[in-house]
Amino acid sequence: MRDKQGAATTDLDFDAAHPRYTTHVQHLAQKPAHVATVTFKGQLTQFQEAEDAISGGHPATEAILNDVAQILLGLFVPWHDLSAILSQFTSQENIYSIVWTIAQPTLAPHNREFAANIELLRKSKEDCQADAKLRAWTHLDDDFFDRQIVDLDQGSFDSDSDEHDDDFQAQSENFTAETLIAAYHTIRQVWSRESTITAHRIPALARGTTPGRNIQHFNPRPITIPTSSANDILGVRFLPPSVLQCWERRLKCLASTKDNASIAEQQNSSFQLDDFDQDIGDGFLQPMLVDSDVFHSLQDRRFQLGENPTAASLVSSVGQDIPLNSKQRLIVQKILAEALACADHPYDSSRRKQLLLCITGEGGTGKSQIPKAIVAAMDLLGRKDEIMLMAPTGAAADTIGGNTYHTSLGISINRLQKSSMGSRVRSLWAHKTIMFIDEMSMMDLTMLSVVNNHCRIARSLDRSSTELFGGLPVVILMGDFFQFPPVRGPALWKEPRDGNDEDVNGQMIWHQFKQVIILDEQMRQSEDPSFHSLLTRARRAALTQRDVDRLNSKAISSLLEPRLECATAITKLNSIRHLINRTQIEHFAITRSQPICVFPAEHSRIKTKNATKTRLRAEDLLQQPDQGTKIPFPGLFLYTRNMPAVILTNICSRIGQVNGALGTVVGVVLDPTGKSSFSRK
Ligand SMILES: Nc1ncnc2c1ncn2[C@@H]1O[C@H](COP(=O)(O)OP(=O)(O)OP(=O)(O)O)[C@@H](O)[C@H]1O
Repeated sequence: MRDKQGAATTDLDFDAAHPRYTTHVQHLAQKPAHVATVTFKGQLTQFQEAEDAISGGHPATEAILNDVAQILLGLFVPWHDLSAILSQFTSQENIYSIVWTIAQPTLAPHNREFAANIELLRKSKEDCQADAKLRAWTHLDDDFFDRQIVDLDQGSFDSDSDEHDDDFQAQSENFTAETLIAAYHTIRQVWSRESTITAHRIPALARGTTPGRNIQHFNPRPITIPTSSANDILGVRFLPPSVLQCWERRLKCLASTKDNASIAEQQNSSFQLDDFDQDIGDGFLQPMLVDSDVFHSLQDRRFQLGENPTAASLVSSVGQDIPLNSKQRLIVQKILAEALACADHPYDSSRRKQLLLCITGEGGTGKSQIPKAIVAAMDLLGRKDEIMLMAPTGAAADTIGGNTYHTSLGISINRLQKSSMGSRVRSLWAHKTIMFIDEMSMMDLTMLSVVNNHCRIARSLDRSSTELFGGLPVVILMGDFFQFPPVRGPALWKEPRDGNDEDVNGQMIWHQFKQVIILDEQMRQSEDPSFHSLLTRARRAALTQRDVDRLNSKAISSLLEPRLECATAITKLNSIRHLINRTQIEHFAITRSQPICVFPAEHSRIKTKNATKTRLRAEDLLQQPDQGTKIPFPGLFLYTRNMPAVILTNICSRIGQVNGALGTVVGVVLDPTGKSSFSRK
């Protein structure tokens, strides 16, 4: 501060309401010599004397902490932000400590530094030095980021890496509402940092994000579920244990198949958990919603078809509901003819020739229509259970109403071959006639061989048998090799890896698929021929400059464009996926003026090898976004009502709750019997 008369141009005026506005100005320190030490007169708290009377330190009694917190709130938090929060805790004795715990993490890092320095005023020089060292150590990361953000190794910002799995140590899990909120604010800053780094790579993502906001009365706070009137709006509620038990029973019922008794045996002894086979207790997917209209129409159709329908009459019948073009009709008819032919002797391979068929064609030519029509036709014959629908991923399986082949055949992620199979899987496979494998482009040579072996075991053929797929009468591979390739291993059309016998076997099996039908009538883009021709050129790697310009004209400049609200995005990294998810959920909530609930969520289907590392500090917990189902510890679940969501693990195949299934979150039901680590006051 200096006299106004001697003010330099770099000096700043006080606020007009300041008592010294007319006489003084604020003088900014330009060099180290200008920096003066602030001295403090008097006592920081009214308990100072009591504190000094205790030898050897600074007791952190609740009263002292509360007193210091009051000062810090006065110094660092604007009153209009504070009053609403204080009013919520008026009944608490240590009200200022509580509110400071909430407010402190929301401050900018330099203000938190200042606040820590204020607290130092009640300490001895030695204590201050020790504290300073400690803080320098703990704040290293923040400083590093603030000053050197551009130097960050962006490659290291890849939450897809598993490397930090081992860093987590067991810590106390008894955190309070305040520590959770404090941790949330800290994490919010980490998120901002991630956003900044990601924005370096993808500028459009920068425009979608909002910086962390200062604390306000409506900012994060715990909800007392049983009493909160806001719950109707939030869609968060407790239900009586009896209701939940009823749901659980019904879900378990759906998840089990005909052979309930063997499920326990399967779970105890058989397959290893992996990304794909977590619902190994499930059977295969069957439509559940059969209302009486549908039932009657099925009966009518069966009646119209008579006792011995032909493949052609079946096609005509299903064609009334499932549109089929001429090529699709031919394929469906061919498959049905095969199924009808083996109706009397389905499992006697000496009396028929196995149909190994490959159906391909660019995206949108109606490949998925084929299994739909076959399922409907077999339903008319009362033989729907004879179809097996499989795909490499949960999402792909869900679109055809099937299961992953890992689930259907009990294949573990490391593809260990099994010499025997549980009775449930065997009984499931014993009466199958038709097997579809969709998205064959994602299947590698070894997987084809593994599927073949598992089918053989499931259908109880001995190892010396030369029958493919356990002698299943009809096996159909569907897909488009221009689409996704296998995650690992060579695609079916590629050469086997050197010295890999499974690949070689897979190739041998692939070469047996000699009947190939290519669908070529575009059904998806039938009303947009110019986009279709662009896609055709892209497929041939023959895009023109006009095509490129057209595609570039579609590039988004912000994630928040209305048309992107429920769009599905494909990202290369989990870190970007999390950023988009956070941005969109925030935007979704803001545009509907509804709050976001943050739940520390525990994964009930954890796959960690080391169970002792499943507990975390609150901050670690909140910092961890999910990493698919691989996450070996609790994660963070952000929820706002009616948000779009994707299931990341197989929960119950029968009702389509599989990895990759899309849906809307309409509410959250809390388990009243669940263990809570959240202390309610
Ligand atoms: N014969 C048809 N008549 C009318 N619409 C059809 C017909 N066949 C398919 N469709 C429609 O065309 C769209 C694309 O069909 P489908 O998803 O079966 O193609 P696909 O070849 O499986 O595509 P992808 O390879 O991308 O999975 C769907 O909306 C489907 O309902």
